[in-house]
Amino acid sequence: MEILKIENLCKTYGSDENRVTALNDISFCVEKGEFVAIIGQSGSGKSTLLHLIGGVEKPSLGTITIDGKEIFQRTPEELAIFRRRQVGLVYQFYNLIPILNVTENITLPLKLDGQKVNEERLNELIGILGLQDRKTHLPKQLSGGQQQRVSIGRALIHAPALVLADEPTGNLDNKNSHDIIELLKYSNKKYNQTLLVVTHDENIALQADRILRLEDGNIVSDERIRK
Ligand SMILES: Nc1ncnc2c1ncn2[C@@H]1O[C@H](COP(=O)(O)OP(=O)(O)OP(=O)(O)O)[C@@H](O)[C@H]1O
Repeated sequence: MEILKIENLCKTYGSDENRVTALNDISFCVEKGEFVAIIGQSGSGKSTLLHLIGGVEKPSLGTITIDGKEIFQRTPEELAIFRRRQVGLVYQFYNLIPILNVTENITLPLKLDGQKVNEERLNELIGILGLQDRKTHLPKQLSGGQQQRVSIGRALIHAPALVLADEPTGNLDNKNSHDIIELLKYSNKKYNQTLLVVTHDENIALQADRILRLEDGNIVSDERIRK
């Protein structure tokens, strides 16, 4: 089943001599449960693509349809709810709230959404993240890998259909990078989540089902990985 359909997507920034075409007429589809790696040189448009799919920025032209609905056809309120419930965003810098502990950071999206915390799901998630004995620690009391696991927990607490990760291991050593990717892959399989990961790391890209390569805002290859 197709979950994401991108048609003729264009994004330009600035005007006149400062005009930059970040994405230049991109089209592709993603099936539910697919793990897609997005690779390409610096400035090729990878983060822009993720921001547009996550509804963080608006395209200049083109459409993004998720689960049969064009995301920018939604009202601003609907779009905010869609972003909170259907999309999990993971960044290179963990963006945790420094004064909230591990459990509070992970459950923040539920609180912002006025929803009750399902303790069973929370404990299961904290267990998967390997943070059982860090629940009341503050971000500054955690290692980089642990902080990234908290940010993944925050992205997954709503059980989103789509997980978008922008260089999620960009700040981590090999062992932690490996653990983070294993975690994202586990969640991708267990919850049949669709996972899009922007990465510079070829080893990570090769673990995906499919690799999209961007160059100067164009898709120059779209390869399925044979396993
Ligand atoms: N807010 C912005 N204003 C102006 N130009 C921008 C903005 N964001 C991105 N760009 C430009 O759009 C192009 C694509 O940027 P983008 O961040 O998507 O690339 P990227 O492939 O993710 O790069 P990197 O691997 O370095 O993170 C770049 O040329 C960049 O300078």
